[in-house]
Amino acid sequence: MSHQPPDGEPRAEAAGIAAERLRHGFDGEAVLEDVTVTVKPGETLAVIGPSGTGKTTLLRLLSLFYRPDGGTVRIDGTDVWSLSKRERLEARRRVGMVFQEANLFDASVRRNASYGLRVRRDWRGRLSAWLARLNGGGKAAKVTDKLEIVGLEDDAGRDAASLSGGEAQRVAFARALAYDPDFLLLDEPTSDLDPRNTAVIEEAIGAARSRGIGVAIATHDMHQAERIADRVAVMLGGRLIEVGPTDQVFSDPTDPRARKFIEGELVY
Ligand SMILES: Nc1ncnc2c1ncn2[C@@H]1O[C@H](COP(=O)(O)OP(=O)(O)OP(=O)(O)O)[C@@H](O)[C@H]1O
Repeated sequence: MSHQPPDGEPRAEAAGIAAERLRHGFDGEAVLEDVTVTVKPGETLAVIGPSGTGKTTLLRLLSLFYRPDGGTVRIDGTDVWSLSKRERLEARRRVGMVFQEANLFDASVRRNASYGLRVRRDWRGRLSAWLARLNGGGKAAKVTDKLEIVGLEDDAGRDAASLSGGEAQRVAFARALAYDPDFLLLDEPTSDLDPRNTAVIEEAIGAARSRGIGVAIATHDMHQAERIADRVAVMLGGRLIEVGPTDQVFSDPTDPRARKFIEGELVY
């Protein structure tokens, strides 16, 4: 498969999940315009910007939730919308998502955390799970490992309905990690959480990063972006007006509108 962009167009770097000149809108209204950014393996990219500016839409496009009106989503260089449906589903399995709401169902913590492992499995997955079980690994070990990352390994048997909002969000994070994604897309994952649960999620993001997972997080919390991100992308009016190393974007942004946003001045 060759999915090179035509000459003269910007080329997202090969390894990673990439938005390339993405354009998208709803009901005839443009929301994203010409968005190009790559999340590389093992890096955390924070997407910041005013409310309604298109951060969620960008994450949804990267998670293959919508087909973009224009531009390309690439995973490790492959244009995912040029793939067959089956291949695209395989690509989709490489991407985990966590939303603002945990959306657990009424079952144990373990069952919720292993949800993706159950529904995502084709025959190859079932075969490798069976082989992993023979080797003493498999689903249970995978899920326990992920519950450990969010500090809930002793709560596996609890009913999800008995969890606090913060604990539920930690289960949602473990669920996204359970099938060992290469990329994690996090949409305001801590905006409803107290500082302690926020710290647990931020540590879990660090653990994911050190396992080589590329993380993109949309956040309203600029301090959080400063704490956890390697790079920051500032979105305004559906465009990325500045993308750079966290220190540089926060201390010396190039774009005057990014500076105003970071300094807390209203830009609209
Ligand atoms: N499914 C949809 N149908 C119609 N309009 C939508 C849809 N999703 C998003 N929009 C619109 O697109 C614009 C960008 O929304 P989006 O949720 O991407 O912004 P955001 O930066 O994530 O905002 P917030 O920080 O408030 O979550 C908004 O005007 C929103 O109303």
